[in-house]
Amino acid sequence: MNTIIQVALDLLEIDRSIQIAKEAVEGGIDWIEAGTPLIKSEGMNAIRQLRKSFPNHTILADMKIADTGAFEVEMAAKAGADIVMLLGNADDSTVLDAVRSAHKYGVKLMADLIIVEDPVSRAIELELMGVDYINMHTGIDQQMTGKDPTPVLEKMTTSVSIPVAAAGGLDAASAAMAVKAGASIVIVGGNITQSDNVTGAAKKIREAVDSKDIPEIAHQTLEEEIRQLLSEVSTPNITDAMHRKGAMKDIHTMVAGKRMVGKAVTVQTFEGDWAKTVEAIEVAGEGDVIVIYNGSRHISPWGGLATLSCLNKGIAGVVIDGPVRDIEEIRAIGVPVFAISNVPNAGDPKGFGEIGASIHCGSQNVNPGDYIVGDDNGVVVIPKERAYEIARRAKEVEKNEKRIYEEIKRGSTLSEVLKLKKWEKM
Ligand SMILES: O=C(CO)[C@H](O)[C@H](O)COP(=O)(O)O
Repeated sequence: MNTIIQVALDLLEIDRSIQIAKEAVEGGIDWIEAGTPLIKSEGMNAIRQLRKSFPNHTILADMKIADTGAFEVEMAAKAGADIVMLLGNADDSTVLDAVRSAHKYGVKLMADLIIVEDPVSRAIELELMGVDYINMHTGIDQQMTGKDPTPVLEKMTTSVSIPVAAAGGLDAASAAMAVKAGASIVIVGGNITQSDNVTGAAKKIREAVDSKDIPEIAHQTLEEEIRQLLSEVSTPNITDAMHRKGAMKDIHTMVAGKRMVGKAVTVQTFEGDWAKTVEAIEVAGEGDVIVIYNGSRHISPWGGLATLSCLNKGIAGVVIDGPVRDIEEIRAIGVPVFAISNVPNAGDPKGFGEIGASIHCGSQNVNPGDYIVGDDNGVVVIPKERAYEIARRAKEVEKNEKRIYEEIKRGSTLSEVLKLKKWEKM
């Protein structure tokens, strides 16, 4: 049997969802899922509309049923769903009543194992209770912390005899891997629906899944992955991912067009005392960002000679809560430097202050090792403890914006695409 590809429509609007589903079907998608956010936003109308627009496609309603199993299955079935999703860790009484209701209304049940502790044992129980499909799923928030559904798949597909679906951040490569591990359904959300070329993204997944060719994936360390993700997104994407937090105040690029990503080497100094700021160049390694609190907006702790030294050491950039001087040299050298302003005068190298302290820079706390990203919009600081999660979430923001950009390019407006009026606070 050919692998089934299901597109998960996790959007808030039914009209955008239908358009995206049409483009995905053109790319070779088989089943269409009304995602949980869509159902919460539009109710059963989402399923009715999808049924109307796609009379010959299998429609799955991702109800994530946790209780009142029979009633919720009935609702989705009557709205036109062919398959209804319930939570795999719903109580057995809920599962059993959902199964009775599914039989009564002629629909199938899929169980989502998103937060099941022992998914294989639970899948065996679910099969015995009459569930038709298992969904080995890593939720979107779980993905942001680095979880992925594939490790358990092989064991799962050999432990149950009903079809197993895989879901959770799948792209062409991981979807092909899931199929190789025995999945007969792959559920893909963001990597299709957030693409600026939905049809192309769907085709890519179709080809990968059908050929079962698993592209070589270069193994990256966690730090390499964080750096790569952060280098692909903008500082606005990152502050969005941080709920509008993290941006440094009043600090701007001094070298337009230069981006930087790196880990902070912090320096606390006083009124242009440039001893510690320059000594930090010896402490910082390749790919680090020197972050300085200067304590004066008028006396510079940094200039062209220090910047040239950074170039020699492969330092990723410099951020100063204070001014710089030698601005022409700094621009010519090209190392990304971010500061409050530029002035002619420097302080003296007295040697007060500290390298590697917890500092304040641009009204943000910065600790050694925090990730610092700068571009023409400004500078953001990402606490090292949440760096992976925020990098992943920023990538999601970037992908989502690409699709919105594409829809505006087709003649819409931002307000129309986002249905701003509808979502204004009541
Ligand atoms: O059910 C879901 C979230 O709870 C999603 O539909 C599922 O995770 C697929 O989307 P993605 O590929 O973006 O992870």
